[in-house]
Amino acid sequence: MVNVVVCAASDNLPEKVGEYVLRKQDEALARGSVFNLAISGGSLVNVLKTALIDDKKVADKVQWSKWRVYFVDERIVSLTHPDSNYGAFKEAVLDHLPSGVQVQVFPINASLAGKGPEAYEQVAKEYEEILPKKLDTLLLGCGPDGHTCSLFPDAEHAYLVAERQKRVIWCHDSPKPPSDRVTITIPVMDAAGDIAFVATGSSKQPVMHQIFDKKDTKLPTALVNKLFGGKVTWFVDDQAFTKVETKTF
Ligand SMILES: O=C(O)[C@H](O)[C@@H](O)[C@H](O)[C@H](O)COP(=O)(O)O
Repeated sequence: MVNVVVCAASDNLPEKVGEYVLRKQDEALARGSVFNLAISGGSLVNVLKTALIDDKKVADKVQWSKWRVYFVDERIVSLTHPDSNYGAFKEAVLDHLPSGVQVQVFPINASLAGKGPEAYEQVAKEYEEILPKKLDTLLLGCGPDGHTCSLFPDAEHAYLVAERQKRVIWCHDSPKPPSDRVTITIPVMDAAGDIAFVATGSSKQPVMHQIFDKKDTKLPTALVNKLFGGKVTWFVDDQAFTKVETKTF
């Protein structure tokens, strides 16, 4: 069973996400000395800004010095490029941390951007080497086509979801620009402690129907539900979820 948290506008979705992340932080710090978190790009970084920076009740309890932040996927561009997920997270969250607060963040080796296929394989290999064997929490997005991380649906992208050996791979043909990316694979999700998706807005209505009513596991997001349901939580707003009929997830 997947846990689904449906938020009306008055429910404050970022606050619910912030409380979830704090709970996961506290559980990780009760087990060990650091909180290993991996995040996606897209709209998630703005939810994180509202949740972790603007919401003071949550912000005061974030133990940034114990966080290790990784990326579930990244576009192979320079870290200052407008498409960089690291750059988006820096702009939304890191640049707003109170002065003196330190957090360890692990971007890809962006010096290889623009250098071609062999270099991109190398970016993926290097990122696999720095990624912990087990991440405590993954915070994922959901594209309107049902992709998550840079695991895309459709036959030509089947190599991404099919990967079971490498933990990070090069995606060379992303239908969402830019085309060259690195992404975590299913084994990283398998090893992770918890997985949360954040999906908001009416553009997600058709895909929510495919995922939750049709349970169409050709979509990577629906596949994650099927494979890892017990540790998966969805945070959705009622605009995205309004057409979903099923009550069993
Ligand atoms: O780098 C990326 O492209 C993202 O990591 C990607 O997987 C994103 O999470 C989804 O496309 C959802 O994006 P939105 O939340 O902006 O719709």
